[in-house]
Amino acid sequence: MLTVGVIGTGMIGQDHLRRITRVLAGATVTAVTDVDADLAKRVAEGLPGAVVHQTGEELIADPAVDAVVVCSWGPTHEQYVLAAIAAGKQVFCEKPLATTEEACRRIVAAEVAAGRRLVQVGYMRRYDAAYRALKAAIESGEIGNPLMMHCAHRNAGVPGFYEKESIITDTAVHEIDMVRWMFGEEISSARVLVPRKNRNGGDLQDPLLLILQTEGGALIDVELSVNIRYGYDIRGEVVGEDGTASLGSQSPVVVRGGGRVASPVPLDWRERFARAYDVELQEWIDSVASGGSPTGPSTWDGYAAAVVSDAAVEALRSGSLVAVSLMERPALYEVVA
Ligand SMILES: NC(=O)C1=CN([C@@H]2O[C@H](COP(=O)(O)OP(=O)(O)OC[C@H]3O[C@@H](n4cnc5c(N)ncnc54)[C@H](O)[C@@H]3O)[C@@H](O)[C@H]2O)C=CC1
Ligand SMILES: O=C1[C@@H](O)[C@H](O)[C@@H](O)[C@H](O)[C@H]1O
Repeated sequence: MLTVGVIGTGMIGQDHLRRITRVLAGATVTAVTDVDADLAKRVAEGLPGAVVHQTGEELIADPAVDAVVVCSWGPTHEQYVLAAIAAGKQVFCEKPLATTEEACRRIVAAEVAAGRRLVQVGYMRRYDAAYRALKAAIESGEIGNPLMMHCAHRNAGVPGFYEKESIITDTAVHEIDMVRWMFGEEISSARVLVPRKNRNGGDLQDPLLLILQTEGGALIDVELSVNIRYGYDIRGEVVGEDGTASLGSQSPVVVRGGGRVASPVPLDWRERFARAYDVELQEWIDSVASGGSPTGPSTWDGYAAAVVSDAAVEALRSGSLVAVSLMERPALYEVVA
């Protein structure tokens, strides 16, 4: 049984604790921590046998913790991932790996020096049945060479820690990672177009239209609307030379009545990607429990997403196209996706 310590017991921390303890097999939670100590204590009450640590570093050093799950805010990820690598412990880090390119480079350097993969990043769309089917449809060759992709990433609202640039660094990073994986190519440039503002968004520039180009010339547009109230709606359509392929409808039911056709919309990511998170964490547990390396999104993927995310933030500020330049990929990360 893999013993796991969870840092950050907020929304996704609690959701992952629920799945590790009630849904998945092969792992048990032995420790939790949060800067909000009262919250950590309340959460631990539902976890028999789990201790509450004062700090993330203390949790990582705990001999009763084999592996670490980081679910704190993005800017705090680097310190915990580096501490886990230094302790030689496997770490599953929620996205983003870190919020800047420099921080991700430090994690790359530490993991390369350790000489083995110790980090997996929580880009769960790679485990979603609909995204996997879309990738399989492209790879079957039926629509010909993929040329473009239209995406929409819509949230009903955003969390309290959300800042002006979070629409890129916290939300669009999912499409940035997904596009690299879907097309099997790195992203070479980013630009951002700014429409008029949504009145629900306060000071945020919401929505945005992010345009990415891959090294092979494919163009991807991403509508980012993070205060659209009606629900959580994730869309994607790939346009190929001979046809198109789209994410299918996610709704379990369609009701026809009263002169309307209606189907429910998920409230947030917990509902839409519930099964993807289950598969993602189960595969991570299975791969690291026996002393192996994780097979999911790597430190390199987290780094590449951060570089594109930095470029998109710069594109938002400047209004110009910003080129993406990645460092040479270390041999530890031989396969892109
Ligand atoms: N893969 C996905 O779809 C999702 C990923 N996330 C990611 O998970 C992370 C957390 O997001 P949420 O749970 O929505 O936020 P949240 O605000 O609900 O929870 C974060 C928790 O981390 C704690 N925290 C902050 N700094 C800390 C530190 N230095 N040490 C220990 N605890 C600390 C906070 O007190 C809070 O309880 C973010 O990086 C976010 O991007 C969040 C939602 C979905
Ligand atoms: O990762 C997530 C959140 O942190 C982020 O704030 C949302 O915009 C995303 O849809 C969700 O998947």
